[in-house]
Amino acid sequence: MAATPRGTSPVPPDVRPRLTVLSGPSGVGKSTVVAHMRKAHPEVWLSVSATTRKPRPGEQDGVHYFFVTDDEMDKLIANGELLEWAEFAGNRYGTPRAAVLEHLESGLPVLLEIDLQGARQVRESMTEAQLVFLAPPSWEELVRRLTGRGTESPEVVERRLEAAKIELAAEPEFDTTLVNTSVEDVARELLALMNVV
Ligand SMILES: Nc1nc2c(ncn2[C@@H]2O[C@H](COP(=O)(O)OP(=O)(O)O)[C@@H](O)[C@H]2O)c(=O)[nH]1
Ligand SMILES: Nc1ncnc2c1ncn2[C@@H]1O[C@H](COP(=O)(O)OP(=O)(O)O)[C@@H](O)[C@H]1O
Repeated sequence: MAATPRGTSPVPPDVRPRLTVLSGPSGVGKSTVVAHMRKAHPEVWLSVSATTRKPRPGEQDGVHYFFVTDDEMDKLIANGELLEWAEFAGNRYGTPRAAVLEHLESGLPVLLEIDLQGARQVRESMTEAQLVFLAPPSWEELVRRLTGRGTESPEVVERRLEAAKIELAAEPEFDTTLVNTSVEDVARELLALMNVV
């Protein structure tokens, strides 16, 4: 099955917003799709979030995330430096505000890969943003991908699957849904939604 846009954006194609939010349950393939898309289109700017989560093997500070302590996250929040932030499965994550605004100002397409709570906050504060939901082909496939990635303990996988149920139920809140059957198809669809191709 190809990536299937299931919603209709309320914004006409010629004035599509340049700020795009990509959300979806842990393990659905967000990072994979975004990496694939940016290989062909490095001009798409991906916000690097701050997180209190510990780095996975291979994750680099300042590239995949800014890995911060709880105290540092407290300060970022208190100083209003985050466009949005949320607690997800026991860790906090937030989008540094200044870099997003600078890149939007420079005219580049900007992408945020954030959770449902963050997407809701962006919808309130940046009304021009388009919200895209990445859905799994099935629940069984989501479980397979999340466990197959092998980066989380069984307890953490369980916690993320609990969050996934809530996230999947919120799909109708999004402007568009893409089903991640094929990484190539979804990457192409996302680029088109962002007016990049
Ligand atoms: N609200 C919010 N969520 C974020 C941010 N950065 C990442 N996330 C989300 O936090 C969740 C967990 O991310 P992560 O620990 O990297 O796990 P993964 O998405 O399964 O690879 C995912 O839904 C991410 O999209 C952020 O800055 N703000
Ligand atoms: N379309 C797809 N078909 C099969 N496996 C996929 C697909 N997209 C991603 N995956 C795999 O699923 C796992 C989770 O993907 P990842 O990008 O880490 O998800 P997320 O960033 O949403 O948590 C990875 O092992 C990845 O290789």
